[in-house]
Amino acid sequence: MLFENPINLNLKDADVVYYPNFFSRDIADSFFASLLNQINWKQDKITVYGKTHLQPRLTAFYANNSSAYKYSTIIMHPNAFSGDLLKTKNAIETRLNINFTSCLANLYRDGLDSNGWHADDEKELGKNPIIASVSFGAERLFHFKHKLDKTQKTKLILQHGSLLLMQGGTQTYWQHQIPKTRKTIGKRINLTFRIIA
Ligand SMILES: O=C(O)CCC(=O)C(=O)O
Ligand SMILES: [Fe+2]
Repeated sequence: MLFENPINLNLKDADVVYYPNFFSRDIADSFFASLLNQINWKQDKITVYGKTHLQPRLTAFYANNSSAYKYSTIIMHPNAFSGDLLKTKNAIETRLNINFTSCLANLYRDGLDSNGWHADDEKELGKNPIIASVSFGAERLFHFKHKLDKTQKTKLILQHGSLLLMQGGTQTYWQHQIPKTRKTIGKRINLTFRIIA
């Protein structure tokens, strides 16, 4: 593991820290390859304004308890942590000294897969959720915008092996998204570790 120079994004009303090289290149390469196969990827349907669509990415939910995760119209029931997902969880927990119960995993198959503007502010995450978001594979842009102060927005590239730690008021005051890109790019895995009672 590397854990080099964390960067505080210094966002108003939020607490966001980016660790560009949280995992070494070798470990990131190896976890990326294994997690593509080890994770129970599915494409869920989502209903927006009464219309049902397939989500523009694959997802899976893992937890060390039986609590389901509900967001939008989707209810996800947990798989058990194992393999390199468990190794990733252990590495983060040791470094951050925070224990997570759950992980929502995302697989962006190419540049047309995406994750629209949202905040992870579901009730079951509690007040001021702590979310540790790991990226493996293709680099993608991550956008932030303040919910109230329209002058406040920023973007960063989430690198292979990086960790983005969001806490404090981040989910209360900001939204984030992974926009689509027309560039020809490969797959990206994102693992968002969360605490769900
Ligand atoms: O893919 C990412 O980096 C973000 C994923 C995300 O925002 C989420 O799962 O809530
Ligand atoms: Fe999110």
